[in-house]
Amino acid sequence: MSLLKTVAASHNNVDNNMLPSTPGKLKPEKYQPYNHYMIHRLRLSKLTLWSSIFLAFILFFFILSPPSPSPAANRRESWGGHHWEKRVTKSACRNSDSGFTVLVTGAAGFIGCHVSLSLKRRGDGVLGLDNFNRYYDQNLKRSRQKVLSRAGVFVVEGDINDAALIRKLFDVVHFTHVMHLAAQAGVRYAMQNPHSYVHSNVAGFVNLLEASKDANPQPAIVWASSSSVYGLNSKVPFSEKDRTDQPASLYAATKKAGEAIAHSYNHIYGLSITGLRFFTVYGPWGRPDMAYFFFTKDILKGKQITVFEAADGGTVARDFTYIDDIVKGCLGALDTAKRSTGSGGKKKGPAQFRIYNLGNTSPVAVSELVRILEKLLKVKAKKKVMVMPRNGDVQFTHANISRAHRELGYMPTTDLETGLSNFVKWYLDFYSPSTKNPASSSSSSSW
Ligand SMILES: O=C(O)[C@H]1O[C@H](OP(=O)(O)OP(=O)(O)OC[C@H]2O[C@@H](n3ccc(=O)[nH]c3=O)[C@H](O)[C@@H]2O)[C@H](O)[C@@H](O)[C@@H]1O
Repeated sequence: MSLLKTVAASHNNVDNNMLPSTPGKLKPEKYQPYNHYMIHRLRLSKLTLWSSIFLAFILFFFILSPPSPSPAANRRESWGGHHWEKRVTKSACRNSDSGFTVLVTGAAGFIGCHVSLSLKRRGDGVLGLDNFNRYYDQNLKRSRQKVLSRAGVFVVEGDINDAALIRKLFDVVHFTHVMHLAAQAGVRYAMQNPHSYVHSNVAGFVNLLEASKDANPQPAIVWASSSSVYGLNSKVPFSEKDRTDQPASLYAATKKAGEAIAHSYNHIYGLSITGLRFFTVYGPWGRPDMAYFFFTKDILKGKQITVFEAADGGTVARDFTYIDDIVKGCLGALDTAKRSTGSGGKKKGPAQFRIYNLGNTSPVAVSELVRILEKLLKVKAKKKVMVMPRNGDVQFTHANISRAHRELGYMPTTDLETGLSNFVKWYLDFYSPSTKNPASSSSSSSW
């Protein structure tokens, strides 16, 4: 800036010293030679002035702006290198020859962190991957990461869309399984940020499948679909045989697209793929964008909550499913997954392709969810009941889990009141640790 000031000051000096204060009063015939000289000098000084300003600007921005590293250099900062590879291999190391080596995407997410911990605890090698995006509170994701780190699970910071990173991970580790839980979740947010759903749930999934089909050996894949694929299907309980071609939200549409994409990779490349349709999963370390979570927060703050009802006054209900039950379903899917049949991008025979509902089989009205929370929190909610807006939500979900029970041994055992009680204990512990909370002894609330 001082350079600019000097230039401007010298410009003022030139103006003041060389030109009469009233140039219009000059007589051209009398002062002609002097006038030529003056005009020439004036032009020169103007040219110098503008060049100096230009130079000053360039210098100014050069000094202020940090050097912009190449994408490769950027990448090197967050992943790669000897130390990083050592952490990756150590985390992915299994305790026994019969154990799995699992890449868990979305490991710092709600379901991802629970599944990663369970796998690690039973002796499998687990490597996490998460992009730590800002969809909800990053502190919560970082806290989950700390818990995982204490258990020996390293979470690589990166995006499933980063093809170079995914290939690097597959180079460094021979994964037996991929537990793909990274996604853009949430039904209603799809109206605000539609592209994030296509980016994560479609493009990101394809990127992961591309690397998986090229791997040698190919891993078996288990991934998170959603109950929302049933969309406007009105036949209850929802069975895997029911139609899923009427999604009610873009979120649901991207999950349905994921199922179709998965089928094509299974068909062409021999990848073993299992899709799990989760039904409104809740519990400790859950997602702040979900109703049970922000209802709890708002009830405690004395803030009004909005409870949806159907246009005809009918109940809006969900088959709320507790996280520990879901984890058992995920492990059951991994344990029963057959190997992929292809390698290095070539199919060698038909491979397993499965889809399962993982629900609780007992839908509960949202108004009942609020009643349970009021009881557990000992605070009366300020409720506003309103007709469900057209926001992608469906009125009712209810899982038929007979296939998952038969083939995965899946059997949920946690009712909503018990599960919410564990959630509330965790919530109070996590957000106000000074509050005395003698009952925080459940497995997942006391990590
Ligand atoms: O089952 C699933 O696959 C989906 O479950 C949840 O979606 P959702 O069931 O809509 O869960 P919430 O967003 O927590 O909503 C639960 C219920 O509360 C209702 N609700 C939500 C928000 C609100 O302000 N008021 C309200 O009554 C919703 O209509 C819904 O019936 C997850 O958010 C999705 O990511 C997941 O894929």
